[in-house]
Amino acid sequence: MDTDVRLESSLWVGNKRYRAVLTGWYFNWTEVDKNRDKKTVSVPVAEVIGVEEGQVEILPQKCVEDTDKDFTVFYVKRSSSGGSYGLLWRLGRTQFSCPSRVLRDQWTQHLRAALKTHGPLRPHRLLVFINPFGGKGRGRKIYHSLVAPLFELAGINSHVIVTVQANQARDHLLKKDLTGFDGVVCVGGDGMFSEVLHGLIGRTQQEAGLSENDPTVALQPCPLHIGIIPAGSTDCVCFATVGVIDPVTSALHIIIGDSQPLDVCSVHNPSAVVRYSVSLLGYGFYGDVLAESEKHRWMGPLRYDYSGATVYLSNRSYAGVVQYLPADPLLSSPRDNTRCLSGCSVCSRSTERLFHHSSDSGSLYSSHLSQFSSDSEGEWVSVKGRFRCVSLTCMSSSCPKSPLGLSPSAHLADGTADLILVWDTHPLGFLKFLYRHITTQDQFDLPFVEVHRVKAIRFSPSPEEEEEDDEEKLGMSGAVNEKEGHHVQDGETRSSNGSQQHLAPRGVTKHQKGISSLLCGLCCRKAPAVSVWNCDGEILPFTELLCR
Ligand SMILES: CCCCCCCCCCCCC/C=C/[C@@H](O)[C@H](CO)NC(=O)CCCCCCCCCCCCCCC
Ligand SMILES: Nc1ncnc2c1ncn2[C@@H]1O[C@H](COP(=O)(O)OP(=O)(O)OP(=O)(O)O)[C@@H](O)[C@H]1O
Ligand SMILES: [Ca+2]
Repeated sequence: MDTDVRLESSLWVGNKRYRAVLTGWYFNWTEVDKNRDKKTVSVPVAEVIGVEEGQVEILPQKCVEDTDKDFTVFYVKRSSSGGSYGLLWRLGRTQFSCPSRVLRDQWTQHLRAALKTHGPLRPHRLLVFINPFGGKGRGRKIYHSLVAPLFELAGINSHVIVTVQANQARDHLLKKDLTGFDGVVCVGGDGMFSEVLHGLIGRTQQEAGLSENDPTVALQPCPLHIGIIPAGSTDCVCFATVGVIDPVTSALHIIIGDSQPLDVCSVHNPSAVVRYSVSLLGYGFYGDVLAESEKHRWMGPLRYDYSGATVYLSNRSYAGVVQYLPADPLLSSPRDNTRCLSGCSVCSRSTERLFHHSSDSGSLYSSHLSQFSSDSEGEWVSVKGRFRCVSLTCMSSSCPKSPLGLSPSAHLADGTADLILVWDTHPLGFLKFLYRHITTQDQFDLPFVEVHRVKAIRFSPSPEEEEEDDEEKLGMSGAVNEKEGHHVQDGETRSSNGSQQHLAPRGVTKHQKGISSLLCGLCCRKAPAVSVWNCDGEILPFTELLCR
């Protein structure tokens, strides 16, 4: 750290005198005329947003009084409101008065020089995509009134594109010149983030001459970071990484150059192009909810609740075969009650293991592939039966709807995902499962739910098992499996190819069957034999897939 940056003097804030000290890392000020309870305000230089001459205010509007002995410092201030202490960030602002203009200029120069030492971490030029229709349609307003003034204060040059159609951001990133940009910002929801993610991953592989469609290819990491200004309906990626849905907090994280690596799951189908998922890849309930919700886009974010209730009442389950490649259980478990936060030790160890301990030199990703090579991948486990839903989540997928998420102990960047299998069960059981997503009760502590930490999965629907009539279906999997002679209580057996195979063991009581019949009478029409996959809020055009 440059020691020339150090400066110390008396300064005034309002009518109080302070001793202000700038070291390489911190800017502190302590009231001097107080004998007791001296309070020091200490701002890490890494969290200083801007330094301006004069008395300056930037929100709600920029207002400058160019007095020649004053300067104003803007910095990150952690807010205690909103029940998430430390997570919600606000723009702190303190106005200092100096005894002379010379000293004022010294302070502004030294503070700016100290800020420069953090320059390499901070973005200078950003490409911003705004979806004007995401969430409640407030993307433009959110960006221009809350975010742009902060970027300007921090000296960030932004090139803003308000999209006029879906996939414009993705195509821009795939084809246009991106020279000079330090990062891409999306103003919108998870769908907008997904567009940007697909664009950047695709562009990086194109430039490296790699085929994304080949599941055995080791992909190149993207050089550009993605910032998210939440303005969507679920904003799950933002919530799970930042901890709150708040445009100002996100803008401040972007400005100071914070970053969080994220697991990305590639989804392959032999006859279709690859897709990527970072949060929910869901078949059954979540697929149906998404398909239903697309018909009601006009409802805005409410469409998910409405469609959720409709799909719940339609009481569907689907037959399928799920195969998964378990992750190392010694490293972590989806039921170990940990929460992944920035700097998480499980993720750091994983990054180290996956990217830096590669025996062959160069590529960061070369050892990643070894997870999937035949001798080190481990043994695939095969599961067959009827499911309410099959969900794969690379991270907790926490969001305001479900503050702990689909898998509360999942890790953001450990190279694994959690596979949640919800076997067919009676409607009240399924409601209990769903309800636990909005409480702190363990949604995995139910007899018809299992969760596995995995490195890869394969899925294929088996619609030929859909022949039974609706009422029988509502009698559920216990009966189905008995018919097939597969009714094994929490059983485990071996499939013909030698992999482990679990078979659906879920029975129902008479009482539950009664409620099911009632529900059937109320709302069941012939259910479709197959569901669709929800890939981070996008419907996949195929049902058979391989994810890694
Ligand atoms: C009794 C209350 C139960 C409440 C259950 C709440 C569960 C909420 C779980 C949310 C998980 C979100 C995972 C994130 C996925 C995102 O990548 C994706 C893109 O934005 N979002 C969705 O697909 C959007 C998916 C949205 C799913 C919403 C499901 C709402 C279910 C409501 C069920 C009501 C049953 C009422 C019975 C009368
Ligand atoms: N100008 C546009 N017109 C129509 N669709 C757009 C436009 N720009 C982006 N999109 C598409 O809109 C979809 C939804 O956008 P976004 O994610 O911002 O909002 P949302 O669906 O309300 O939120 P969430 O994804 O969090 O549920 C994205 O898949 C994106 O491709
Ligand atoms: Ca993960």
